[in-house]
Amino acid sequence: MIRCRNLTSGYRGRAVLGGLDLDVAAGEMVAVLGPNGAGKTTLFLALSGVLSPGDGTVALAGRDLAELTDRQRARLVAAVPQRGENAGELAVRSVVLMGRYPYLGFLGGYGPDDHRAAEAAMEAVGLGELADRRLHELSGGEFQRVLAARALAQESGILLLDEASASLDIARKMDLYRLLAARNAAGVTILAALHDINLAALFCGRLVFLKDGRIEADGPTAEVFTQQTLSRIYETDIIVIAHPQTGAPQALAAGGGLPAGRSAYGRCGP
Ligand SMILES: Nc1ncnc2c1ncn2[C@@H]1O[C@H](COP(=O)(O)OP(=O)(O)OP(=O)(O)O)[C@@H](O)[C@H]1O
Repeated sequence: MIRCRNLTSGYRGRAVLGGLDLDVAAGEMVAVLGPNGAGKTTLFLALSGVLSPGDGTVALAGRDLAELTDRQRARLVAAVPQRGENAGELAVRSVVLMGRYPYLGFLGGYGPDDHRAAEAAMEAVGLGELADRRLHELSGGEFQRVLAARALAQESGILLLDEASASLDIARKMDLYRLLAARNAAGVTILAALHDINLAALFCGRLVFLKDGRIEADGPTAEVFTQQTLSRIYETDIIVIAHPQTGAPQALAAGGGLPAGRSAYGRCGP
């Protein structure tokens, strides 16, 4: 579904991604993890056609990204950006409807299917009651859910989510990822960049770790979500335990490091 070969991309002549090879099969739900500045957003911008590859190729559903028109590309792939453009005076519903632009007819008006898709997407992310609010009247987490709803309304076969849950509380994060898991079960291919590595381990069967623009580890969650790999990639001591309900691996930063005799919890040190 997604195929990158020797993908090099970056900004103003400076390569961030250094010759990446990546294959994501149709129906996979993959998390892209890695430290700040690793190149996750750059990869997503290259996959969604916002950044052209400096070298190498990107193919979506077997078609070279460079040869697709904007509308063809938007029918294949929808993206939730890390930093959305907050066009303050627009209403939530208008922004979510923008996800329907690849389906607009010759005269450019939204039809019943477009309104149905937008209403369903707003409902799915819990924005139904906020549909008429202006963007500048939303909280950070509400705005982030508008960006998710716009991408869902696009009804493309591939969803790219760049830190789409970073501003969401724990309940809303779980809601969003349960919704994504349901879309994935219905056939949508999902690639999600996350700093919440525990959320990634709960919902994604495969993890790709990027560091310095290269893939440092890539494999099934059970195999790569290890103390050794996480500690190496994030350059800090990480402990992995099993989730008491699901058995999924979950990470904790190693304790300790507080000034002698100080603890936020009562017991000092690791
Ligand atoms: N518009 C830009 N112009 C120049 N350099 C950029 C630009 N955007 C990002 N970079 C640089 O490219 C590198 C990769 O950034 P990128 O945003 O892809 O990382 P990331 O893994 O998404 O990071 P984070 O987890 O902090 O969001 C960083 O060194 C960053 O400073």
